[in-house]
Amino acid sequence: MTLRTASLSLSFPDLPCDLDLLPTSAYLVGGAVRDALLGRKGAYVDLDFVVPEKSVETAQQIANYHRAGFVVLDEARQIARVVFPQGTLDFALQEGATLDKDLRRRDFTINAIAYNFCQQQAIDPLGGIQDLQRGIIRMVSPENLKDDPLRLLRAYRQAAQLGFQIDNDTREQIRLLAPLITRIAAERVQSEFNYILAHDLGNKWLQYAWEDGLVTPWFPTVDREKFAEIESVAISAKYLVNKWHNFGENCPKWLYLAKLATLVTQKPEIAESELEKLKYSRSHIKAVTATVKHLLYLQTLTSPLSLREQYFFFLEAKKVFPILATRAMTVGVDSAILIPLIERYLDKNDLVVHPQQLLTGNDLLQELQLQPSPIIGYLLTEIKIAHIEGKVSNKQEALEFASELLKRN
Ligand SMILES: Nc1ccn([C@@H]2O[C@H](COP(=O)(O)OP(=O)(O)OP(=O)(O)O)[C@@H](O)[C@H]2O)c(=O)n1
Repeated sequence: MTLRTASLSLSFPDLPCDLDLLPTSAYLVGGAVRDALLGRKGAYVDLDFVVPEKSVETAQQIANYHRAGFVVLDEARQIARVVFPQGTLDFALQEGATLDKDLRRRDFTINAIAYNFCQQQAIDPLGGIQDLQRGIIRMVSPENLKDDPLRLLRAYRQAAQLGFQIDNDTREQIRLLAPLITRIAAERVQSEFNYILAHDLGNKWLQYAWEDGLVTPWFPTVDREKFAEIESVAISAKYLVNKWHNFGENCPKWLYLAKLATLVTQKPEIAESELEKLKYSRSHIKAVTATVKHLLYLQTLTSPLSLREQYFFFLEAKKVFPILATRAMTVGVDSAILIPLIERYLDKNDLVVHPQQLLTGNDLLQELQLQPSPIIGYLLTEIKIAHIEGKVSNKQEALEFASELLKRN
């Protein structure tokens, strides 16, 4: 067995515990080694160890010693987790007879480096360190990509996250194997798309993934123009946040949803089925489809909305407004229509967005001697709109307005 080894004292400043109880045969593997070599630090530490035997017992001992949480993640494969507030340590049985075999089963060379804390030594059988230095994502082998086709998409996600390039032969293999992506559980695919969409460099890599055949099975109407549009979504979001500083609350989340709303078919019912196929949560599906629907409405407008129309618009669109405004700005909804809506949305005292209730349904029943019926709801709505329009401003005026309305109908 030839292993290229390197004496490296990697620094792990954020370790959630001291590693005194770590068996000498334990190796840190995967993303933590890669990120330490790159000097990347995460807010949360997620360390994966492989051991030749007793993975569950090792995790249990470390958890007991530190009074940390302990959970068996996979009984059959003997994977167990130690949980600290600052991070987790996972222990897995080495796959294959040797560490070398384990590393050779992994996805990319940069993820196939192991590090031994006791010997302060890195084991790098596939030249992962060199690829890290060059910024290259290189498959371990085409067979490994076939073994778990999610790896096809992981390449683009990791390229975006690390600012790396995908090696040419690897990309060629990915193109050949792209149809296999449909065999992967939707939740796993969704998670990769989420990472890509959320990342600043994600759009470029999403486009490459699309060119290589990994996006169309999930988002069939995507074409080249979509990527220019996603780029503009990010620019619109930046503009909105710069111009109206309080617009930016929870910006990463709505920017990501605005990108997702750009990617789906621009027909609300079909968009819903696309997102369901990828097992998105109900709240994400609702936000995206509502955005698509309200955007279609804004695009049909030729003049600014009346106060009444704005009331009904915000009644439905308030929850998704930042996502919608970003999309609307991107597709060029007339600013005479859009800007007043944005300004209203940002005004916490605006009556159109936050209508007040001058009286309750019970007030109407008692004061106007009415029976419960849908008319009560109608009157309450009309009173709110009259308040917005400045026609009424207190309970007495509201009652008079309601009884006038009843007489007229
Ligand atoms: N489909 C996969 C998933 C993971 N791995 C291997 O398992 C390690 C840990 O996987 P994971 O925690 O999912 O990803 P990381 O590489 O750690 O990266 P990140 O934390 O950014 O997701 C990877 O580095 C890689 O060696 C793999 O070979 N194939």
